[in-house]
Amino acid sequence: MGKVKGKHRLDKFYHLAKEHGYRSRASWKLVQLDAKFGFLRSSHSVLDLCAAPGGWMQVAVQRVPVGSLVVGIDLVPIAPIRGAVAVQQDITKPECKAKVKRIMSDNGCTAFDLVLHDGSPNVGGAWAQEAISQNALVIDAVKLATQLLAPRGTFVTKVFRSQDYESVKYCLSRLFEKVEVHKPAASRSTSAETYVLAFKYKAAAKIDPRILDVKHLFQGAIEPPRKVVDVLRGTKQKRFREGYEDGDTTLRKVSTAADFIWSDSPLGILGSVTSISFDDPASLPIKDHALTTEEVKILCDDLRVLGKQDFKHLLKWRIQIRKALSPSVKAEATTTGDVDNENKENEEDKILNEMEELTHAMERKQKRKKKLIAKRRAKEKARKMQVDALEDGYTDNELFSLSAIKGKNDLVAVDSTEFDEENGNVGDSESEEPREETQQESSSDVDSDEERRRYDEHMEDLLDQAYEQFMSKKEGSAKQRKRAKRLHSEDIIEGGDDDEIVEPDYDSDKDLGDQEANPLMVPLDDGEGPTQEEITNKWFSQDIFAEAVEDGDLEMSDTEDEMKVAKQEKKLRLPEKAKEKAENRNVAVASNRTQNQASKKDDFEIVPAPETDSSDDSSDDELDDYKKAEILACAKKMLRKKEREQMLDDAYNKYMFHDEGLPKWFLEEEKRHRQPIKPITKEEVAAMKAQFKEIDARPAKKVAQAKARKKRIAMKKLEKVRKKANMISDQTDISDRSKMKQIEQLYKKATPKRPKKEFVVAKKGVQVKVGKGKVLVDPRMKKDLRAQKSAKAGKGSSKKGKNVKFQKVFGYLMMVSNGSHIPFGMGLLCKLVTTTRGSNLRHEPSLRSESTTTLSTLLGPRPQGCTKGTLVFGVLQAEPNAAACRRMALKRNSCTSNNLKL
Ligand SMILES: C[S@@+](CC[C@H](N)C(=O)[O-])C[C@H]1O[C@@H](n2cnc3c(N)ncnc32)[C@H](O)[C@@H]1O
Repeated sequence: MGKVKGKHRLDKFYHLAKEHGYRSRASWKLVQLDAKFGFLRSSHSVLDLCAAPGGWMQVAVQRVPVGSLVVGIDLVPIAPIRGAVAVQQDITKPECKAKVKRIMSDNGCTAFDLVLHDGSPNVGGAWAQEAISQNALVIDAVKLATQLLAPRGTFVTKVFRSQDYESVKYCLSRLFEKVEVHKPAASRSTSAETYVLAFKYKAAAKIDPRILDVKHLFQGAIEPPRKVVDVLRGTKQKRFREGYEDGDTTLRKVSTAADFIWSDSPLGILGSVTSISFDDPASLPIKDHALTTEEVKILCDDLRVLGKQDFKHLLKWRIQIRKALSPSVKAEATTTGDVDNENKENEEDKILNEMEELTHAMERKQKRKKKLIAKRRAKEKARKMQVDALEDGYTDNELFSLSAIKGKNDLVAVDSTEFDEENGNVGDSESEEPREETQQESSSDVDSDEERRRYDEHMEDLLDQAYEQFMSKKEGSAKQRKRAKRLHSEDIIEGGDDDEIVEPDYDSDKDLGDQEANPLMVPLDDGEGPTQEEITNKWFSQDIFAEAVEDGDLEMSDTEDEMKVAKQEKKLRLPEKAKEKAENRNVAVASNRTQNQASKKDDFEIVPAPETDSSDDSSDDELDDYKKAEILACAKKMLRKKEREQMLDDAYNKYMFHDEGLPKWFLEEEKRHRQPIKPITKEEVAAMKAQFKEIDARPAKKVAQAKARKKRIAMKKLEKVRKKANMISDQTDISDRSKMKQIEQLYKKATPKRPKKEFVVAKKGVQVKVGKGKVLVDPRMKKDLRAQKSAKAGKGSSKKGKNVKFQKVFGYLMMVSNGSHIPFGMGLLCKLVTTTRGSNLRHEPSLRSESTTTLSTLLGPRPQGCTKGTLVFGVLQAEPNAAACRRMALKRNSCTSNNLKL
């Protein structure tokens, strides 16, 4: 390996490595490779082949996840590194694999995620030999890696760019999914080494042994094609990608300056050598020539660091120096008599000149391209500015002012004007001639058709906008003109012969002499404007005034009146009342007309009083209701598919087309006689209205809720009372009488107290407030009513208060059944009272027994068709003691059986 000797090998990476405590400057190579590809952070086990002195191992330990396994192997011993295992082994020997396997099993590792190889054989000597051994060592490392690497693992190796470089790459590409090549900055540019990174190990079950056989791999099995580097096209790095020529034992390849200057293929020399020297005697005149500047000499010193421009510079220098030295060459040629050689050189010169010209042409083209781009940008900017100006309401008066075009002649001139696309100016076609050249020149770099079309469209839009603005302005000014005209004529009338009135500017249009009018300037109105009367008629002919006119316009013609009334009448199918109203209105209009005609004669107008009839609102409401009912009736019908379809079919009628331009008389007739037949009957509408009424009559939800609440509370209360009553009646230590009293009190408390009616007798001159519970009574009427009642009831009956008495009696009537007595429910008692009115039943406490139960429990389900009273009677009869009970009851209460037949 051609090692760099001396002090300059101690470069920045050497110092940096020292500074960071790395054992070798090679550490930076791994750092840079990892920075680019990031393979260390995901590797949990790393095997570093040829690791001494351990710089890569240090980097690996730093960058792998905590707890990862790092194993380093080298021929020479590696000083221990914390977090890594060092092994002294030859990687080409099978013992190495066994040793590593042992370490792996000791650390619970089955395979390595990453295998690194930075080996360099310690052979020394010729570079070619070194390169071969190096790449052979790489294949050994690959072989070991295939045995220890985990599937989808990574392999990083140093490779020498020699004839076997491609073979190594091929080998790796067969074993791995992806192969990358990278030469880190830390790797000296003078070194032929580079790094190959192979990702995603395929881990094939069987590997073709030829792939890993150095002999097979390197001896012509894969012959990488050699290329001559094109220095003008290829990049500097690319020149050496393919490696060094076979048999090239040195990195440095020198050509003499004379060879380069007088060579047939200067480009070939530039592509194959590393420097041009001036040391040989043939090159001395070149070296001493004025054209050979210091810069040229530096460039010639190391060709590998040169760029395209540098090579061009060298080629130019070659041409110049050839020209400068050619007489002496010629003389030499004459002396030698080598005419062919001279011809050859001339040809070469030609080629070089052509090359130079081509380069210049390319440069010119480049410049033109740049210029064109700049022009296009400027044009775009100008367009944008124009649009912005338009949006801001600004228009170029000169460009868009139609008033500038005074007549047809001007317009023709404008039409014939060509548009200068390049500059965006409108100019005369004649004046374009001098520009022809410019246009032609620009035609080579003209915009595409598409762009031109877009630009045309854009300009058209701009013109349209400008024209619209102009028209709107013109419209405004026309109105102003009319107003001015009117004022002017008034002034004339008022001022008589005022000679100082200056004609307004608008008339100047007419004074254009023999020029025809500008066809773009279309007058907004032809001739005189409409009269005031016409304007008024037009205004009041709008629909919104139709009704108002109908109601109140006294000057309406007879036909119009009738028509409007008829229209009103037939507008909707008015209910009868609405029709009546319309008729009345008709009559009113007729009478108004008569009045008006009469008043007209007297030169005064009778204004009809506004209708104050309150029925108006109600009739409107009615109308609304009717409409609503109609709509809902329709909607109800439409719920059924068949009827809906029928309605839709029927909807296709002659009214749906909104024909225009029909004669007026025809339309009137149609309105009067051709009303669309609605798909609903009067009955249906009436039914819908009834439904509305019913809905309206329903109590408000809140009221219903309050009532239900009240009822629920009352029921609860009653239930409580009933329980208490049962408890009282179950008591044995108190008499039945006191039980009854207690129960009576309970029920009394439970029944809601109604406010007593307060009768207030009205007195003369005293205002009495009547309200809740207060009844205003006329003393006379009160007396009369009392007398009437007593007369009706018979003498003394009013005192007994029959109804009240019966209610009381029955309220505590007990029914005997099965030896138990039952308190009747209030509802049943009321029923009994009403049905036995007139009887004289009284309470009989002796009929009661000890236990009580509810009526429903005893009676069971009520027989069909029976009232409550009937059931009671049935029970009385059915029970064992019922007959006796009944007899007793009848006897004691002296009522007949008829009275109890309920
Ligand atoms: C450039 S050094 C490696 C530097 C290392 N990567 C570092 O960062 O410190 C090359 C190493 O390869 C080792 N080597 C060469 N042939 C080997 C072989 N057959 N087996 C093991 N190591 C070998 C040499 O001993 C030498 O230490």
